[in-house]
Amino acid sequence: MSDLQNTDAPARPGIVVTGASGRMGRMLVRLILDNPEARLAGALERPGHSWIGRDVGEAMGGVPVGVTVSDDAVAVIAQAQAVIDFTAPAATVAFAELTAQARAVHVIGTTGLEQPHLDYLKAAARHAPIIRAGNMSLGVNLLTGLTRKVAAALGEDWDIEVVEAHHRMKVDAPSGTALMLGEAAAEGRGATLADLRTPAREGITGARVPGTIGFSAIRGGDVVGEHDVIFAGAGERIVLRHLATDRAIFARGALRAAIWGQDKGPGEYDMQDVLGLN
Ligand SMILES: NC(=O)C1=CN([C@@H]2O[C@H](COP(=O)(O)OP(=O)(O)OC[C@H]3O[C@@H](n4cnc5c(N)ncnc54)[C@H](OP(=O)(O)O)[C@@H]3O)[C@@H](O)[C@H]2O)C=CC1
Ligand SMILES: O=C(O)C1=N[C@H](C(=O)O)C[C@H](O)C1
Repeated sequence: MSDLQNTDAPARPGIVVTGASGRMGRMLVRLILDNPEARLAGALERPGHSWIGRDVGEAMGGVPVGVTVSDDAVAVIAQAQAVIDFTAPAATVAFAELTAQARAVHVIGTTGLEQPHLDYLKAAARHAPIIRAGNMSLGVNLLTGLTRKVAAALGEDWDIEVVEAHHRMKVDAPSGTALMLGEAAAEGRGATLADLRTPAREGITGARVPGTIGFSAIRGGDVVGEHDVIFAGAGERIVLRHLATDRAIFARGALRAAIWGQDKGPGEYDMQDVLGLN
């Protein structure tokens, strides 16, 4: 990890990492410190966290980097050009108000967002760019396009199921990625996921309703993230698969988004925009 990267070069966007002690937060802090195009402008944790007041490099077990972990989101975000946020829905909505006020790019990786959260983000995006994706990796964003195409090419006699596996600490299901892939499949069929989504199955469910999209979630161990989109027809199956083996793929995507967003106006964007896949 580079030492004291944050003392100069104002031309580089100053990026704040929320949930800095989390699995993604740590990964992002390291990546930003090692990237010459960005500057770590702050590291946030919630009040009472044991890292508050400590240098973030030292808290992570390395050398000091000149950035103190803070619980003062208002003051820290006011100084930021971008905020990268992989936390939890309630926190993300609160950070969105602050990024809107600061006119800073808000990169959101947080999953498990429900409609009231999404409505709030839509309102915040009237003031500053919000870039949000259930998965920031290049591979999954390519797979999203493939899923849309395959779903469009196959008729309703091909059943679509999304199966995902994650580590035992994950709190939301289906994963944000599974929902992204399901949405793409629905789009391929000229519909929305809200129209086609099958409720979770348990008990006497009855036969599968043609044209619907189902989801299954596995939780265990340290699985980083695995997703299959299964197209099951009569006598054959197509499986589109993405296997994540390193969280760095998500962090790299998020940092790329934060830099990409610097010259963008207010509005809602996703990784398809960042990667030029739209
Ligand atoms: N879009 C993508 O590409 C990816 C998305 N994710 C998503 O990112 C999110 C975080 O994942 P992960 O890093 O594994 O989770 P962790 O639990 O490891 O980290 C979450 C961090 O956010 C902090 N946090 C949670 N709630 C609040 C709050 N109200 N105020 C301030 N800080 C808060 C936590 O602090 P504390 O420990 O004190 O609760 C923790 O430091 C999840 O929603 C996950 O699904 C993950 C990987 C990739
Ligand atoms: O919580 C995780 O770990 C992950 N969350 C995202 C999701 O919900 O899809 C992305 C990735 O799969 C890891």
